[in-house]
Amino acid sequence: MISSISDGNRLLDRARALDASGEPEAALDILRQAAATGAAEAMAELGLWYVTGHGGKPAPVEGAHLVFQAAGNGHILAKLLAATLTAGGIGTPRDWSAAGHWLIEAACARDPRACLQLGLLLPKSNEWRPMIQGLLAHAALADLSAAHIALAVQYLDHDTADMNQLGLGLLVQALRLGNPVARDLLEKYRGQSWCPADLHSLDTVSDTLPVLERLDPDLLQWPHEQPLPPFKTLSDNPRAISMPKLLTPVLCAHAAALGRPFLAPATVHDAEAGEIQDPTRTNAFANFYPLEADAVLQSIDWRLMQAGNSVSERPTCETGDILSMLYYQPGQRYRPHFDFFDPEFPAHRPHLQQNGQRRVTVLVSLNTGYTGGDTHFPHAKADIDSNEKTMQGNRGLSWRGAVGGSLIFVNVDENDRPDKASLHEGLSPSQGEKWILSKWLRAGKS
Ligand SMILES: O=C(O)CCC(=O)C(=O)O
Ligand SMILES: [Fe+2]
Repeated sequence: MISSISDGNRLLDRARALDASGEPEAALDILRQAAATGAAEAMAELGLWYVTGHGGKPAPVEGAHLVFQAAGNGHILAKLLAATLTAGGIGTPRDWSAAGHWLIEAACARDPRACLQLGLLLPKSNEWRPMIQGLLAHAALADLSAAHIALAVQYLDHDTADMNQLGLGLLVQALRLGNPVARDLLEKYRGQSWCPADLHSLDTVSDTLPVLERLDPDLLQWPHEQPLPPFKTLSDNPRAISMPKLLTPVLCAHAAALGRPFLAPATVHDAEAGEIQDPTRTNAFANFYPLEADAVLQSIDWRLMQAGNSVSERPTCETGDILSMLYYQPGQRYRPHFDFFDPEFPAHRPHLQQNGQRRVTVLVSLNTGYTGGDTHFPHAKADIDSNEKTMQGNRGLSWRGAVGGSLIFVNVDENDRPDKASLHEGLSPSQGEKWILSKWLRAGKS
């Protein structure tokens, strides 16, 4: 009879090996036996498989339950996942306090990803500054480039030359780690000298552990709780608006760093074949599934939902497609397409019935270090001039945002019927890399 945790861990190894050899269903059976022994690692993994539907049908509620159990048993990855699930309302009601609680627990166990998230979420006041720096320094030591950038922004806020140099040094490190936002921030300080940042000399999280243990999760300031910035209408037909500064550069850096390891060739939805690669879309993308996302990213996602809903005259969308990051190298593009599904097209109807119409699209620029690469609407009748678009009269609308700037457009008319004027494309950059977030908001099930 199988009972001990070590038996559970052995079974977990077997399940992983089976999964790696391309037998996820068989692996799921073994993983269930592993979790039944009470081994926290196996419970966390089974929970994740249930949430994502790996090896079987998705069962998010059962999955979340297992993750919470493993988290309660002290498993650190499970604590992080519990934070993501509660923040995302995945398999459990959305609960930001609970998400904060799990992050604090994981940070007390010195998990760098939890430290980074808390460092991004604590109030930016003098009172919290030493703790924020300790948390971020700890995360930066684990090469989490958003931590370098968040720390750099703090140092660059100071007036002293040595702090400035240290800040620039951190940006250089973030650039080496491949974070595109570092290039944008460094651009502002071009020609200034910098010195390498010795992360070990900064305060670390250990000094702040006693305070961290007593931290009230409700103190945390989530991105979606901040007021939405004002927006400008770019076109009425299709309805398109720009909302500058929807995300801070630090949040953009965080999203880019999270998505980067998961970039893969982009796919399009085919009515018969499902998600397929297609010449329509030659760029790369990363979907933020629960393990690829974190609680801060869930809050960013929720902020994008709120921004998208704020411009639509239709009832509020409560769901959306999974948040994704798009990445273009020179020559790569997303050819003219519609984001809506066409109900005239019989093959689209079951999908529409099940998931609802893609009513609104929200795009957020994560960087600006590229030329060309605009989002272009060839049929838009743009009538307002702005710095973010080129006026082309009836010949269309082109948009590119500053770091954290967003473009929001509506894909349907007032009766939720496809709006053909929403045809758009992601042009290819001629130089540099383009990084953006893309979120499709869904009307309720039709
Ligand atoms: O990358 C772009 O500019 C366009 C992206 C897009 O069309 C989409 O995500 O639906
Ligand atoms: Fe699109």
